[in-house]
Amino acid sequence: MTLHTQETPPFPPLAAIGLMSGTSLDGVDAALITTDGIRVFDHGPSLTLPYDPALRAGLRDILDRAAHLPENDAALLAAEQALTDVHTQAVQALRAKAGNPRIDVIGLHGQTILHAPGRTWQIGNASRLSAATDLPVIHDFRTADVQAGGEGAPLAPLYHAALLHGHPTPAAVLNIGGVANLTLMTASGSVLACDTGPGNALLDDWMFRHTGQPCDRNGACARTGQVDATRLALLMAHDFFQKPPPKSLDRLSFHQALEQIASLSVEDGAATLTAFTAEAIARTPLPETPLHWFVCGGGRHNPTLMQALAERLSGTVQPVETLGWDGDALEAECFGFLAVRSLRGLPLSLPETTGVPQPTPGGKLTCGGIAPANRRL
Ligand SMILES: Nc1ncnc2c1ncn2[C@@H]1O[C@H](COP(=O)(O)OP(=O)(O)OP(=O)(O)O)[C@@H](O)[C@H]1O
Ligand SMILES: CC(=O)N[C@H]1[C@@H]2OC[C@@H](O2)[C@@H](O)[C@@H]1O[C@H](C)C(=O)O
Repeated sequence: MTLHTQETPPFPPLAAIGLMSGTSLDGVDAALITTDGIRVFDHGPSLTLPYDPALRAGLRDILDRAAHLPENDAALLAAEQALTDVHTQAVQALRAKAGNPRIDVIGLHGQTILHAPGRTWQIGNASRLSAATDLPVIHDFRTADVQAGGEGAPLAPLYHAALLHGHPTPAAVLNIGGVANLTLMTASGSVLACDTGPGNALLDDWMFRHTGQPCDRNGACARTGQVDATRLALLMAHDFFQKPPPKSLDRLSFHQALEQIASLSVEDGAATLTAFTAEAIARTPLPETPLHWFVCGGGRHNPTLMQALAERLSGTVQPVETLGWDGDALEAECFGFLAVRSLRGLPLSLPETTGVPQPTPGGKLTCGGIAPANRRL
C-alpha cells in the first residue's frame, strides 16, 4: 500500500503530543507534532523526563514478571500510577516549553511490559492522564492489530513513510532503541517493516552487570574489545532470525544471550553484542537494498555501533539528523501522528508492517475527567 496515493487528505491539521516510554526504561519522551495523520506540518519541541532509579527498578521487576501478573497486582498499579504521573509532568513541561499552544490530543504509547504472540500489554493510565491534563488521550495502540492477527509491532513504519515521502528510495529508517526495528520504503513507494533483533538493551544490561554503568557510552568499551566470531554465530542461531519479516520482539526475547557470552571479558562481550545488533540488521532479508540508511534512537549516538553498521551495509549509514529530523524525538512524534490517524479511523498497520491480514486502525480514545465544555473531539 502506498500511503500518499490511497488516503484522502482533507482534514484539518491537529496539534498532538506523543508520549513514548521505550524498552530502555530510561524515561518518557514527549514531542509535539502538527499533522492530519498523513502529512506532517510542524515538529517540536520535544523533551525527555528520566525515570528515577526506584521507578526504573519497579518497571524492570514488573517486566520480568509480567507473564504471570494479574492486572490488579498492587506493585503493577503502583508503578503504573508513578509512570502516568511522570507522563503528566512531561505534558505540562512540553506545553510550557512550546509556549502553551492549543493541544488537540495526546497519544500515549505507555510502557510495554509484555509482548508475546497473541498478547501485547502496555501500562500507563489514560484516564488519569486525561483528567490531569484536561485533554483527550488515545492509547492502547497495539491491541487491535494483535487481535486482528498481526504482530502488534512495529507501528512506527507509517510515520517513517510519511517522513520519507519525496526522498530518494529505496531507503530505510532504522530505529536502534532497546530493540531495533526498520522501515523500508521501496523504489515504488511501498512500505515494509519489522523488528530486526536487539538494539541497545543487551549491551546496556551487559555494561550494568559488569561496570554498574547504564550503557557503553560512545561505544568506548566495545571499541577496545574483539568480536568473538563463534559466540556471534551462536547468537545469530536464534529462531527469530530464521523467520521472514514482518516480525516483532519483546525486550526479553534474547534473555539467554548474556549467558551465552558470559565467559568473555567485558570489552570482548561489549564488542560481540555491538556486532550482534549490527549483524542482525544486516542479515534482515529485504526485497530491495536501501541506498540510504537513516538511523534514529539512542544507538546512533554509539560510534562503534554506527561503524559496525557501515561495515556491513552497502548503502550510506547516517543519523536521521541528515534529513533534518530529530532522532531522539521520532518515536514520541510517531505516537502523536498515530493518535491523529486513530481519530480519523485510518490504519495504523499494514500486512507488510505487522503481518496483519488487512490495513488495520487502532488505538482507543478516552476523555476521562474532561469537563464536557472542554471536549472538542
Ligand atoms: N552516547 C551514547 N553512547 C552509547 N549509547 C547510547 C548513547 N546515548 C544513548 N545510547 C543508547 O541508547 C539507549 C536509549 O535509546 P532510546 O531512547 O532510543 O531507547 P528506547 O526509546 O527506550 O527504546 P525502543 O525504541 O526500543 O522503545 C540507551 O539505553 C543507550 O544504550
Ligand atoms: C512491543 C513494543 O513496544 N515494541 C517496541 C520496541 O521498541 C522498538 C521495537 O521494539 C518496536 O517494535 C516497538 O516500538 C516502536 C515505537 C514501534 O512500534 O515502531
